Amino acid sequence: MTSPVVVLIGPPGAGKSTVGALLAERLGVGYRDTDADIVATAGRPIAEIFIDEGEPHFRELERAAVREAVERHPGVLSLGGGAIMDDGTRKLLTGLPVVFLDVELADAVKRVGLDAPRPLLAVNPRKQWRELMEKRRPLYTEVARAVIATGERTPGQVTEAIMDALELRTAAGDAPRAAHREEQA
Ligand SMILES: Nc1ncnc2c1ncn2[C@@H]1O[C@H](COP(=O)(O)OP(=O)(O)O)[C@@H](O)[C@H]1O
Ligand SMILES: O=C(O)C1=C[C@@H](OP(=O)(O)O)[C@@H](O)[C@H](O)C1
Ligand SMILES: [Mg+2]
Repeated sequence: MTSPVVVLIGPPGAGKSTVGALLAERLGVGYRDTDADIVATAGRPIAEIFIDEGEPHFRELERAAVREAVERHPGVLSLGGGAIMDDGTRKLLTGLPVVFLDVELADAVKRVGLDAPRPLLAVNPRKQWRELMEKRRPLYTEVARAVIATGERTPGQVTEAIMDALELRTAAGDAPRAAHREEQA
């Protein structure tokens, strides 16, 4: 059993998927995103799973995807924004290097407005986003080892901030401890 070198959490539009991929590249480790895992396993897009089988079914698939990745993936792992609502998932994250990517409503809405539709934000996205963030913020904060504000940062700058916060650099700067940890796994 091996666990991720970084787990990214936060609301939709925080940049978890974008930054996760960049960070993995920067650290020279693998990247996984539980949303992508769910889509691959189910063989259909997330919006379709929500519409046809409902959110509870999606959450079951998500719980299984997070468990599998947390137990087996040694690289960078990005979760879907709602994954931390599950008690079991929060327990699984205990002790892991979890980073909460924070973002304000205005930036998040600008970002997700430009991206593929997210079923929870399909109608009245500003209101939906604000309400889900109110419920989730305490849980994101509870499980996070570091909180990074993403509003004024590019994805590259967020990546740097995560590496600084988790001290994922050696003195050489570009030979990350992450790669060393993966070798040991
Ligand atoms: N720091 C950032 N600044 C500007 N745009 C960003 C930033 N991070 C992500 N984005 C953009 O926001 C959108 C949503 O990003 P994504 O990584 O899918 O977020 P999440 O996985 O947290 O929902 C994408 O179009 C992405 O390019
Ligand atoms: O916040 C949520 O409940 C969700 C966020 C999405 O992922 P991102 O946070 O990567 O957008 C995706 O898992 C699904 O649409 C539900
Ligand atoms: Mg994502």
